[in-house]
Amino acid sequence: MTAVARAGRAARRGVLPALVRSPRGAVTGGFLLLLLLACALAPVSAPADPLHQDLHHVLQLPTTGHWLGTDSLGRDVLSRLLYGGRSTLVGVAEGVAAQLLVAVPLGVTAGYLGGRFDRIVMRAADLVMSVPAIVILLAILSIFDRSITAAMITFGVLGGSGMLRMVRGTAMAVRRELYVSAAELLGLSRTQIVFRHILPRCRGTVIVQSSLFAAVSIGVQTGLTFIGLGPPPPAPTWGGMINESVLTVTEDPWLLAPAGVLIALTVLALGILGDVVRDVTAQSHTSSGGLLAKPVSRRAVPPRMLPGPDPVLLSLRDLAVSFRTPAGDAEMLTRVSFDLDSGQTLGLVGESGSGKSVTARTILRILDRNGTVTAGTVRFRGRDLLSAGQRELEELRGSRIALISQEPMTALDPSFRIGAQLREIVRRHGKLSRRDADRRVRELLATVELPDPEEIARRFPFQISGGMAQRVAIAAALAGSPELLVADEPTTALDVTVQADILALLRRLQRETGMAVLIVTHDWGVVADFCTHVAVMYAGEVVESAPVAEIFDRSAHPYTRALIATSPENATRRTPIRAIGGSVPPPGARPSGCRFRDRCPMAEEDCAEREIPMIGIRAGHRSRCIHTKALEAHG
Ligand SMILES: Nc1ncnc2c1ncn2[C@@H]1O[C@H](COP(=O)(O)OP(=O)(O)OP(=O)(O)O)[C@@H](O)[C@H]1O
Repeated sequence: MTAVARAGRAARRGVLPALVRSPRGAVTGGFLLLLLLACALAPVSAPADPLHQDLHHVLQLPTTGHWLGTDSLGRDVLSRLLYGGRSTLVGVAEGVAAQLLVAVPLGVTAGYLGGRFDRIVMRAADLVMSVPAIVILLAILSIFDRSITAAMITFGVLGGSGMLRMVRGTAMAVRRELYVSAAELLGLSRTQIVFRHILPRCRGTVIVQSSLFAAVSIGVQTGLTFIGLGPPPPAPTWGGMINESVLTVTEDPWLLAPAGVLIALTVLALGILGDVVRDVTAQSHTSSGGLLAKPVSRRAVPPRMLPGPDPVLLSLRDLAVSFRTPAGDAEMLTRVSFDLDSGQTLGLVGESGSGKSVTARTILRILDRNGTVTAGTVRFRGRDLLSAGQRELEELRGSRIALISQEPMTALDPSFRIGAQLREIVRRHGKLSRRDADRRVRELLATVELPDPEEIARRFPFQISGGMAQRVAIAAALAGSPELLVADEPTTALDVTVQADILALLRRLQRETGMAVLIVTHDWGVVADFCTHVAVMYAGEVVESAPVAEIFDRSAHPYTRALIATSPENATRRTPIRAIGGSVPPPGARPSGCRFRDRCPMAEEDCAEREIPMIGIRAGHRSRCIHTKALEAHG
């Protein structure tokens, strides 16, 4: 069984059934449940009044009348343990609740949002951690008249920084998963993403930490009542009982056993339970591949037109992007400009590292956190996407711009059935009843030519192939009838026969819906089959842009010619595929002037003298080369 399958199954089964199936989980969970019930129902379960004294029968060993013996005032030890457990367990619950209320919201928000909020929260957590908890607890007990409730709530808050860090770490890790980016692109709001994707992944961490904290707080509470801070005698407490038994240990060593063993067993059970939960949840998430990409889309209505004078759907002008790296700022994109109209398909091509994906991610505003747009504009129907607020972005992404990525499986959450995932997206885009949403999901699955939509909707992502998963991702993208579909190497991870089918599907859908497509690809076959226009990128710049026929017949840049000549589709039998000598220079190593000149067979001295602008060749055809005449003469 694959990791994703295991993850899906574990997630489907849930933590509780998995716990029960584990022998350690069943024993410790059963013991804690029994203890909880016995203490909660002490008025019924206790054999005697815990305060009733019988001075004729003091310090007795276990008898049939007193199963655990009696103390120095002849009180029934079992009854005192059960009543004492109530205040202990209530105190533990109060501490855990306080910790959860503080640590989970702050940890999730800090991990998910990052930035300044994260820094402030983490500094505050450091500060709280450096405070000696016992001093604060003693002060609280004296201020609040020995209130164990006040003490345990304070202890929960002070001890919350450990859980906060772990929850933050989990939220940060989940935040980087592709399916979270995909969910954002599908238009899910931050709140929906937190509840849908992040909190479920923190569940294991939270249970483990709560269980360990409960174990520690039993120790702390017992310690406080042992030294007489807490409910005053004769009220039964576990710490108080230990204290009393210590006073009579020489006369009756047995008296130490019931409370001591019960406390030890309870702490041990909580610790083991935490371990088991960790194992179970680790199994369901470590290799899950994450929730993947739900495609974004919007409600099933025709695309809306944004108001604005600009008839161009997508327009990039002089876009520049830098990344902060340990070696300093690196300008990855420079002066990237191109336009895309409705109904057009633009192929973004270039070698690895030329900046295609960074361009696509900048348009979608999902740049890595160390990336900054330093210049330029990205306009969608005239509206500047780079200055759009979070709300506007959610709206746009959800309703007008959709993404499909290279790894469809990573965009699907392995824990939920495909139908449920699509239904959520469909309902995000229109107020549909559950039944109508399910019908729309089946329509979408049929639209992407999946053979048995009913059956596919019932499956989990690990039960379908990569090609099917990409069709599901496309269905999700279509749910909102987007005006622009960004496809980042949508067929690279699929095998060759499936690639052709997916391309044919995209072509058909593009024709039928009129949406524009921006497709990132290495593959000239994809460009030839699918694109109306091409932008060729090299070392962070667009070096040539043209209608597709022009590129193949009359390319006006040596880099484009070399790329086409070295593409496997142009290889003939028994002729080795040529490669362009050298590689794309990284930002710090780009030559002056033309960035391709070190690898260009036609380079002249003047190529190094100045930055090369885009030069118009023919209508819609531009090239960043100053020797295009020589190139054309060359043939
Ligand atoms: N977060 C980042 N920090 C630093 N450098 C980055 C970051 N993201 C991307 N880069 C760099 O930007 C360059 C362009 O990356 P990009 O992914 O856009 O290339 P690409 O043309 O899409 O290549 P590929 O086809 O291999 O995906 C690469 O050299 C990459 O190392």
